Amino acid sequence: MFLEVRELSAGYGQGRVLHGVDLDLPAGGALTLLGRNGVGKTTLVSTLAGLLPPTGGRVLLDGQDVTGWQPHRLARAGVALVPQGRRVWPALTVQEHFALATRHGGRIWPQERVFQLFPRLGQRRRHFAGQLSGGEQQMLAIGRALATDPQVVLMDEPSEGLAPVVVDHVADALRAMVQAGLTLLLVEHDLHLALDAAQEVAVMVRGRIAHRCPTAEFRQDLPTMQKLLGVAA
Ligand SMILES: Nc1ncnc2c1ncn2[C@@H]1O[C@H](COP(=O)(O)OP(=O)(O)OP(=O)(O)O)[C@@H](O)[C@H]1O
Repeated sequence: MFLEVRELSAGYGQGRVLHGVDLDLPAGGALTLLGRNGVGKTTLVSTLAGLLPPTGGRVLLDGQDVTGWQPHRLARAGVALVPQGRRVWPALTVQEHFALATRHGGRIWPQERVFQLFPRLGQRRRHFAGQLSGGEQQMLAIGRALATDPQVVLMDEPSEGLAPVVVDHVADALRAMVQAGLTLLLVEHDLHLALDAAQEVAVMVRGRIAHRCPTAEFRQDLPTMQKLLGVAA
């Protein structure tokens, strides 16, 4: 599914955060969105998931104008969000998360296919989400998104707070998702995961896309990386 974002603006109350974002994501493409804290990455992902109404611009999915659609309608159109902080339901079991998510899905990604991707989740299918480790909760958040049979997956900081070995599991899952043909927009601070998972990198500066290039090129271009991200590469 081809995602086109045109001159998108959004914010909170009077405060504008997105100042005309232009972004194309081809069907089956995987792009990582980088940027310093507070530039608007989560705001963009939230707006694309329908959680925040845009104040201007347009969003198109396979050419269809979906600007301002509510989250459930976007979900049915094939857009899934793996939110920052996972946001699983502590009092529901792993299986109950899937039961809810598969009400309108579960054909392409039935529960057992997700458990093949995350065997640990299968072993813990009867556990409450609140009993799971951070890594297991992240797997659940990804699995819950997949269970809706999405075509576009928006992921916000999936490695946040996870041990390196768990981040490796997340990286495996992202590769499997890309191989399965999903269109992926990833917000990620962990540069290793960010550059491993995606073919392309976009850098956001003050609510706009300031730079975009293939991942391999970005790896070679340390001065640009340092300048845009303010990191020691
Ligand atoms: N719910 C909110 N209400 C008001 N302002 C907010 C809200 N969420 C974020 N902001 C502000 O919007 C701006 C962009 O925040 P956003 O979370 O989109 O940035 P980010 O690039 O994702 O940052 P980070 O990398 O720290 O997650 C920041 O100035 C932030 O303080």
